[in-house]
Amino acid sequence: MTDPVVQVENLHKTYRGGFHALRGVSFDIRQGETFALLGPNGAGKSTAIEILEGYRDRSRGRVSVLGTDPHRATLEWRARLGIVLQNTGEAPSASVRELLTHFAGFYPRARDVDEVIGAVGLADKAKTPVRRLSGGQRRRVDVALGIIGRPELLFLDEPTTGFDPEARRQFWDLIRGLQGEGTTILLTTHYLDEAAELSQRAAILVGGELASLGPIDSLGGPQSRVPVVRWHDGGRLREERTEQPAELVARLFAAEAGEPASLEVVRPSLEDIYLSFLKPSASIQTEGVSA
Ligand SMILES: Nc1ncnc2c1ncn2[C@@H]1O[C@H](COP(=O)(O)OP(=O)(O)OP(=O)(O)O)[C@@H](O)[C@H]1O
Repeated sequence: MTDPVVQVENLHKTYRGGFHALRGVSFDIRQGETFALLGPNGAGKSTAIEILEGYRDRSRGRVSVLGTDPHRATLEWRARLGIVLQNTGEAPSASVRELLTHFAGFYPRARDVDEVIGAVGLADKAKTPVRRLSGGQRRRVDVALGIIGRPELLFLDEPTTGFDPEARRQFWDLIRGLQGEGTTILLTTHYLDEAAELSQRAAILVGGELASLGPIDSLGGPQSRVPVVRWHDGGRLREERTEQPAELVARLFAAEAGEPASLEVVRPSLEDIYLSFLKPSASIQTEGVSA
């Protein structure tokens, strides 16, 4: 098995002024994997990503990205990364094609500019100055800039914020294409459906600590995925978690001699599981093990 593309071990970051933004975070990202870093505002996601990109110093811990400590970043190493930042600066007056052609010149294995413009759905805007694009269209330019250099590792920091639903679906198709080519991706997003759709594994960061780490479809452990049966009993909402919802519904049906009022069977979504980690009582759980 090849070495992980990203290795993070006991990462700490204390900002000047003493704020402890990362408190001993450890995870790996494997070759060709899409890994989602999830967590509420202020959890430490961007801090972690900026450290991995070599744009921010860490306070403590070990970090390796494509076999290099980002602290010792070289231009060659940078050319192997693609970065879509959360906030991009002022939009330039150059056209979409001019801007991408300019940036393609920095990379030894750049993709074809028009192919990238088509992939992000901006073919009819190729000649338009970037500053005249809508917010969502500019975000697509950011994504295009992130992939123009054919990166081995792509950082996507909330890439679809501001996209309309159709553009998000197109973006997902684009990411699937990159996955098919073997690109390793680190994704942060507040859209849990996006994380579930695109990533194989995920980590949930809460207050600078990993609250959960593991395959996206077993995050939170089997217990958190047990279906919930809800119904009204004499006007009172009742709720029961059970592995055998059909059996419970059959019992309720027999007991009430008919349809229980407002009956529903809900399987917790990734969003429900994610939200359960934000409750003050939530415990730390990594790769299916509670700690
Ligand atoms: N330069 C800085 N100096 C001091 N504190 C900072 C600095 N940058 C970030 N922080 C603090 O560190 C914490 C983590 O911030 P970070 O931007 O990493 O969170 P995030 O998980 O990316 O949030 P969001 O989802 O809002 O992007 C926040 O409480 C933030 O206020």
